[in-house]
Amino acid sequence: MNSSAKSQLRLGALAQRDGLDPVHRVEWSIAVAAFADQIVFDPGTVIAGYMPIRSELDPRPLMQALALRGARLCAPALLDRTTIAFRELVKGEALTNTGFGTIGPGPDAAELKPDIILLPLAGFDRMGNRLGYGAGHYDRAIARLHEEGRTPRLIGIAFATQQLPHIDAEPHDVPLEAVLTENGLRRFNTTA
Ligand SMILES: Nc1nc2c(c(=O)[nH]1)N(C=O)[C@@H](CNc1ccc(C(=O)N[C@@H](CCC(=O)O)C(=O)O)cc1)CN2
Ligand SMILES: Nc1ncnc2c1ncn2[C@@H]1O[C@H](COP(=O)(O)OP(=O)(O)OP(=O)(O)O)[C@@H](O)[C@H]1O
Repeated sequence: MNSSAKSQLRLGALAQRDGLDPVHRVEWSIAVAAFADQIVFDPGTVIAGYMPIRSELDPRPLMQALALRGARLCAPALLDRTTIAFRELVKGEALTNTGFGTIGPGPDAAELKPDIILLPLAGFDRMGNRLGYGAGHYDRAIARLHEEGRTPRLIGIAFATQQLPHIDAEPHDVPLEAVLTENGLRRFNTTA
């Protein structure tokens, strides 16, 4: 799969997402929160969510459910064109522009190293391969955590319609542990 084939695949998946009825988008974002209990973690676990942009599934109801179970939440912020860091999300604290059209905690927020990352997806396949916007921001952040000896659990967040028949994994791609859609949490076989 060359990079132009990958871009085509990404555009197709994003077009599916953009085409969803806005009412379904809200309902399914709320439906996802009902599956929060299927993500097993200890209180104090650092979980990276995100503030939605474009037609992404809104993970905030899910994040609220995880926070009620003791998760410490953070969200990504662009430090430069290629680097994201995760900043603590504290209820009531102001959000600021965090780059590429995103909002999130400002530079005064604590930088956290997530134990679990909820990744906004453009597309995913049945093997747990994923597509983002193609900037490699999450790929690089995950690679950096690995260099620091951390192996964050990766859980993709998407609408079911964003599933694709096949995505070629590249050497830098780390497969997802699971994907969470409005139909529930689907785990992938990570031992294969
Ligand atoms: N909600 C959310 N936050 C996120 C991400 C994300 O995918 N979703 N990111 C995930 O990495 C990082 C930000 N990276 C991003 C990379 C590309 C685009 C984007 O919309 N790209 C447009 C072109 C933008 C432009 O250059 O004008 C595109 O792909 O069409 C957005 C965010 C961190 N925060
Ligand atoms: N660990 C890394 N270090 C440097 N560059 C990387 C790394 N991982 C990915 N990249 C680069 O990032 C670009 C985008 O990769 P890819 O097509 O896999 O995007 P994506 O998975 O959709 O993006 P994202 O990780 O932002 O969701 C590629 O050019 C790739 O070479």
